[in-house]
Amino acid sequence: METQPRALCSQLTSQHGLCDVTLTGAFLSWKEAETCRRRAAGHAYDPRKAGAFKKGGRCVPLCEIVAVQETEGEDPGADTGERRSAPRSPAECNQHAFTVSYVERGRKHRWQCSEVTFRCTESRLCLQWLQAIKEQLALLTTRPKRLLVYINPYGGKQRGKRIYEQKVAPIFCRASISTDVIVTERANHARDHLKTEADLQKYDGIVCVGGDGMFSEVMHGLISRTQRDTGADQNCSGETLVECSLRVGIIPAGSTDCVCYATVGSNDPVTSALHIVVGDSQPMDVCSIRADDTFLRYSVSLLGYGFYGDMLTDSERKRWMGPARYDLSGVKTFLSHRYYEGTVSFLLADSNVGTPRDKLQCRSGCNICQQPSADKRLCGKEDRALDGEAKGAWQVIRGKFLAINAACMSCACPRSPKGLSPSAHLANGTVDLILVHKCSRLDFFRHLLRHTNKDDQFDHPFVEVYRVRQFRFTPRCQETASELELELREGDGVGRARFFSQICRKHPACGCMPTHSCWNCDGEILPHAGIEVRVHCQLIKLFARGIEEQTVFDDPYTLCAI
Ligand SMILES: CCCCCCCCCCCCC/C=C/[C@@H](O)[C@H](COP(=O)(O)O)NC(C)=O
Ligand SMILES: Nc1ncnc2c1ncn2[C@@H]1O[C@H](COP(=O)(O)OP(=O)(O)O)[C@@H](O)[C@H]1O
Ligand SMILES: [Ca+2]
Repeated sequence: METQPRALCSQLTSQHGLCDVTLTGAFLSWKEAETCRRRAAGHAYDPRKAGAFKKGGRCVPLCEIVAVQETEGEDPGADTGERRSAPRSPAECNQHAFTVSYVERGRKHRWQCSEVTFRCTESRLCLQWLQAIKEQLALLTTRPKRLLVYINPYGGKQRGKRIYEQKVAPIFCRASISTDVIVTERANHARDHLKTEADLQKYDGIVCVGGDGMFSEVMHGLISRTQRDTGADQNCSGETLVECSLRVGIIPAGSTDCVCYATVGSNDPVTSALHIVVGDSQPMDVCSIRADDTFLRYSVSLLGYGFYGDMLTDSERKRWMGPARYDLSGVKTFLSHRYYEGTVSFLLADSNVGTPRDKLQCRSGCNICQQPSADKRLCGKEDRALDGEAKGAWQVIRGKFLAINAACMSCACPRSPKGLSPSAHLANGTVDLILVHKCSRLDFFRHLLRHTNKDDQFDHPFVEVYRVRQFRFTPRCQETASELELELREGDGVGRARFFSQICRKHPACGCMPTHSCWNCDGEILPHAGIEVRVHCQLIKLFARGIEEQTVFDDPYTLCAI
């Protein structure tokens, strides 16, 4: 029995002329044929032409080949866009050809699907190549074959359906991926379908076409379903949640597309489709949010109180404007300059998961996300155990805040390419907690502006940032209520009188002033102000690989040399 994949090496013709084509267990490579080069050097050597040959050479990792197929009715000029001026010669008519589709990297982390067609005169050789490449592709078992696709037709600029049909479906088809497509008919359609109806055994992954809100729906459906199917109770505080086995692919077609941008490095639908086809896998942390001991929601990107909560509330009334609603509501909220009083308590993460200001950005194959840390081990343990273990480790900050932001990932998006917390990690079991204290409008503007340039947005005296694994927020109005409860239960008559007089002095309008904001939870409004948040390390997986270091794959010859 053959254990090693077959290696092949032949001289085949591509649009750049005769090539040495090699297939090994790891790469498919082609370059100008040696004989050609010698002939070119010996006779009428044309450096431009030699350069073009060199340019035409590639070394493609097998895992980045999308598909290979026999090319029928092959026209040698077809893939270069050249028009044929002469009829085919008898030799050309006898040619056999196959086309390889592969991932090619462009600027700004974009991927595109390129093609190369190789021709030869022997049908047997052509078949041998086709079969060998197909055999190699069949060994890549992490690639999805059947996908369940949800499209939000109203997300972003309402282009979800068109984006899927024109840019994504042809790539899935090329890669022989079969799909069941559901165009949603209402909000929460995808969530409910996943939660109760979908036959998940049939699929290797789920794809959502839309924005962060749509991804959030799919994530909620999938996590709830996984817990239900495995007997875990997401409503129970301290429950160890079970990781979801199906991966989720995001085709960006929303307003912010932060989850896609921060996990792939771009918001380009073709790039996302290719990451799905090659079967990438990126684990991701998920925060669970509770209030009054009741489970509310999950969050993976931004959990923002104050500025981002108010901005979202205002923007929901302007949904008809599409993505521009955030700009208008952002300016309006900035001008209102509201601050909110309350107490933030948090449990700091271990130092081995980095700090928000360490400049160690989470990139493909991130070391910090791969090391087993205490945070990961503790994730999912009983809250009581956590509390006991960490007794005294809780830090408490009272203040007046313009914004409280919890970033479970960098939250990079086209509006802020480095994100709310540029060094936050996708899968380290922690969340970066950013506290923006009350400051002048001008200072707050400077802080916001730094999200869009290279300056450090944490380098202000009114900004604090911590890497945490759990936190709580209590708005001032609830704080006094709980204190009051305690005082009434435990205190004597004198204490009670003193407490009431305190409320009256501080809250002259009877203690129920509208002094609280709401939370922006991945773009959904959470009407609660007081919440408790816990990170569940690597609870879900995406069809992504994290943002690649740009330089590694810039030169195709580098790879050939490896
Ligand atoms: C003076 C210039 C100010 C510019 C400030 C730029 C900061 C932008 C930081 C944005 C971070 C967004 C994090 C992602 C949030 C999404 O989950 C959420 C929902 O996205 P969706 O509409 O579903 O795609 N979008 C928003 C804007 O809240
Ligand atoms: N068919 C539908 N009709 C109305 N709302 C929908 C539909 N499908 C999904 N939604 C909801 O639309 C909201 C926004 O979706 P999203 O795709 O995130 O777009 P955007 O990025 O523009 O906010 C989400 O909260 C989602 O639940
Ligand atoms: Ca994280």
